[in-house]
Amino acid sequence: MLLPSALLVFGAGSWGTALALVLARQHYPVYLWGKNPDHVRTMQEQRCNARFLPNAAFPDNLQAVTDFATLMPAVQDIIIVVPSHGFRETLQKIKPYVTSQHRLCWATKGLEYQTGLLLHEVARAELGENIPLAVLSGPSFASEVAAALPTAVTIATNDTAYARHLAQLFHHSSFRAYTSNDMVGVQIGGAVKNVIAIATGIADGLKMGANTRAALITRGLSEIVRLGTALGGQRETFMGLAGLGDLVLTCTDNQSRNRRFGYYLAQGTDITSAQAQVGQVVEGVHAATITHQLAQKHAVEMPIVEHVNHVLTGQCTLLEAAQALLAREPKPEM
Ligand SMILES: NC(=O)C1=CN([C@@H]2O[C@H](COP(=O)(O)OP(=O)(O)OC[C@H]3O[C@@H](n4cnc5c(N)ncnc54)[C@H](O)[C@@H]3O)[C@@H](O)[C@H]2O)C=CC1
Ligand SMILES: O=C(CO)COP(=O)(O)O
Repeated sequence: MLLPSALLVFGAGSWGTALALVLARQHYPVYLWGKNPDHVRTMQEQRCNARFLPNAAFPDNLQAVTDFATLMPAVQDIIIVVPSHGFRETLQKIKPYVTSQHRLCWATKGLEYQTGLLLHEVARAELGENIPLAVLSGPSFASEVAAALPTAVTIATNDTAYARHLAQLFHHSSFRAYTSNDMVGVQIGGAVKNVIAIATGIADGLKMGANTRAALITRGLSEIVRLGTALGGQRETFMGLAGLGDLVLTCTDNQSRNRRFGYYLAQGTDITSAQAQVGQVVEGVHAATITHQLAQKHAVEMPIVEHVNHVLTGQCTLLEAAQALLAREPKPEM
C-alpha cells in the first residue's frame, strides 16, 4: 500500500472541512486550505470552522492554511472540495507545484459550467495523464460527517492501488468508503441528483404530496441512468451510494441546499434571493443547464431536468413546468 504523508484539502466550506476532520481523526497531519485569509485566520484562532460547522472542534493535527506552495513537496495526497465553479481555477493554482509524486481526489459534485466537461476531463486537461485521479461521492451531509454519524460513500478511480489507498485513508469507525472503477457514473450521479433535488423541493413547496415526491425521485433516477449510461457509466453505479443513495438523501431531507432552494422558489422567492437565503453553494442551478445541454447533445430524454432548467432560465413558471410534465403522453415505464 502507498504510505500517506501529510494531506492537503483545498476548500474550507462545509464539505472540505468535514472531510479534513475525517482525515484528521485518523491522526494524519491535515492542512485545510481556504481561499479567504480572514476566514482561515479565524478558523486557526477559534480551532473550528464557525461559519459552516461550529460544533466540530479541530484536533491539533488539523491546520487551516492559505499558503499551500511550501506544503506541496511534503504532500502526496491532494483533495479538492471547492464548488465546481472553482475547480479548474484551483487546478491552475496548484499546477506549477504538481509532480509525479502527487495523487488527486475531489469531492466536488458538479460539471464544468462553461464547457459541460466532467471534472476528471478538466483534471486531465490541466494536469496531464501522469497523476492518479479519483472522485469521492455519495450520501453525505457535511454536518453529519463532522458529528461522526455513520456515513458511507463511493470512491471511484481507474487506479486500483490508489482506490485501496484512499479507502484505507478515509476508513473510520463512522466513515466507510466503498471503491468503484466507474468515474463517469459516480460523477453523473453526484451532479444530476442536485437538479432532481431542486425539483422535489419545488414539488414539496407547492404541497404536491408524497406521491409526487416518490415519482420525481424514481423518474429522476431513470433520467440519471439514461444520461449516465449514454456517457459510458455503468448501470449498477446508479443503484449504489453515488446514485440512488445520494438522490434519496438529497431529495428527502431539508439539510439539502438544493432541495431548500427549490422549496424557496415554490414560496415565490426569485432565484437570486433563494440562493442568498440558502447562503451556500447550490450546485443544481448550473448543473440543470449543463445536464440539459448534455442530454440534448446525446439525444437522451430528461424531462424533469429539462423543466427545472426551463424554470431557472425563465422559460416557464413552476406551475407550467408541473403541468407540462403531467401532460406528457402515456408511455411504458422502462
Ligand atoms: N456540504 C455538503 O454536505 C456536501 C457538499 N458536497 C459538494 O462539495 C462541494 C463544496 O461544497 P460545500 O463545501 O458544501 O460548499 P459551501 O457553500 O459550504 O462552501 C463553499 C466554500 O468554497 C469556497 N470557494 C468558493 N469559490 C471558490 C474558489 N473559486 N476557489 C476556492 N474556494 C472557493 C468558499 O469560500 C466557501 O468556503 C460542492 O460541489 C458540493 O456539492 C458534497 C457532499 C456533501
Ligand atoms: O451532496 C450532498 C449530500 O450528499 C449535499 O447536498 P446539497 O448540496 O443539496 O446540500
